[in-house]
Amino acid sequence: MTSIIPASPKTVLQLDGLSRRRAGRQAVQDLSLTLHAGQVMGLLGVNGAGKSTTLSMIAGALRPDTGGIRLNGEDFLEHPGLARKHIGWLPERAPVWAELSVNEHLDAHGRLRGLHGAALRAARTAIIERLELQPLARRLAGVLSQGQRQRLGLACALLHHPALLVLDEPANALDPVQVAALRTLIREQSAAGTAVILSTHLLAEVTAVCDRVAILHEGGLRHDGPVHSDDHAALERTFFEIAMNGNNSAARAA
Ligand SMILES: Nc1ncnc2c1ncn2[C@@H]1O[C@H](COP(=O)(O)OP(=O)(O)OP(=O)(O)O)[C@@H](O)[C@H]1O
Repeated sequence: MTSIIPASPKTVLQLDGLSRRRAGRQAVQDLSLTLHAGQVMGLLGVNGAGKSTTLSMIAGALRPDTGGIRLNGEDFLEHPGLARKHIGWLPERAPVWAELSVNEHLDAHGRLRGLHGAALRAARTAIIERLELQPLARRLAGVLSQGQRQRLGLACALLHHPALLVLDEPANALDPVQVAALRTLIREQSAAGTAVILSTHLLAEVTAVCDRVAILHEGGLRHDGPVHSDDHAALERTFFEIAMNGNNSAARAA
């Protein structure tokens, strides 16, 4: 017999009162939110709003001063190894080692995440095909263009099928064809149940692929709501109201 009660969505990420100071300033303040499997959340905010600091804490690269993070229900700060296993992170500037080839990058990332032997080779082949990196597979990262490096960073983030994909300005340096391909990739990840957080300055990216948007201002969460793909103007109004005034009275009035 099938149940008529819909299954409750699986919580992948839970932030509870996250705060972090940087260079004497409050970079992120009392940030709480929950992200479910398959959700794609855009993270917006003006320069210095705290987006990268937030993503670095979620990816385990920066420890919060206070607050908690739970990943798949487990205390992430108590078990930092969870990040490697369950998170794929594309930082704002994807780190590459100039003297390693694309294949060697993927092998190194895979090993760090517990992939070895045939499983590693299969994962590497699949992601190289998916991101159409075959012509670049043997090339050294040092000779890749910025956009090609960005695709390598994406491949490293996706290699181990993470439960949570954290993308910091992933469309940086991508040409329009690659931006369209990135949108398709994000939708695919979401359909497969991966939760995605996407920090960007491009409001159109949020309208195109996100079902939810969070807006930070001076480190605080000022808006968290659904995205309506047919109403880009509503997102623009909310964003600019917060950017100019620090609050979202426009959104409340709508
Ligand atoms: N490496 C760092 N050392 C010291 N302070 C930092 C560092 N990185 C960021 N900050 C500070 O933390 C605050 C938040 O910056 P953050 O990079 O998180 O914002 P952002 O929203 O990602 O900005 P942008 O859109 O410009 O990338 C800012 O006041 C910034 O000056």
